[in-house]
Amino acid sequence: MEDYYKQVLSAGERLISLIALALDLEENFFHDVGAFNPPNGFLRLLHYPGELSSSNEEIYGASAHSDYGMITLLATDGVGGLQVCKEKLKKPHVWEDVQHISGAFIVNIGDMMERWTNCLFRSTLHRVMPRGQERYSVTSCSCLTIHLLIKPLVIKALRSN
Ligand SMILES: O=C(O)CCC(=O)C(=O)O
Ligand SMILES: [Fe+2]
Repeated sequence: MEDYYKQVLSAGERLISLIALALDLEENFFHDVGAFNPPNGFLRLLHYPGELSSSNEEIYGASAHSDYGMITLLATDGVGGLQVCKEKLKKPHVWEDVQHISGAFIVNIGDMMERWTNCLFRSTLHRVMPRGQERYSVTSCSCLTIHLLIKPLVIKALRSN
């Protein structure tokens, strides 16, 4: 488990480097501002019992939320139930099922990244609906910068935003 955690943190750091490049920043930008210093994150091991009935819309496996770090990497056992809302500011929310891709992580943008990019990258609103089937998932957050003040970056990619 510790080995998995180290590897998933490192995959997350590499993804964050790609996000930096997409923002026209230096590959190591987030590293250099101290986002990984000290390395910080978590691994959440989740089990959803199978007994709940999907007929009751009020009962959620996980109610609607966005994650609070920079990004989260999510691995599931392939049992459905995870849904995303692509336009979280529009009401009513429209929910779409996330299809499982074997061997792939689901990557969610977190609130910290939304703030840093001044909403250019929006944090993903998601929830888990019960499917009447037992389900396991592992959530890992790559970066929970607790020592930095997170405010919108003044960078070229954000000028028209
Ligand atoms: O179990 C899932 O698919 C989602 C878990 C989740 O959203 C979380 O741990 O923040
Ligand atoms: Fe989440």
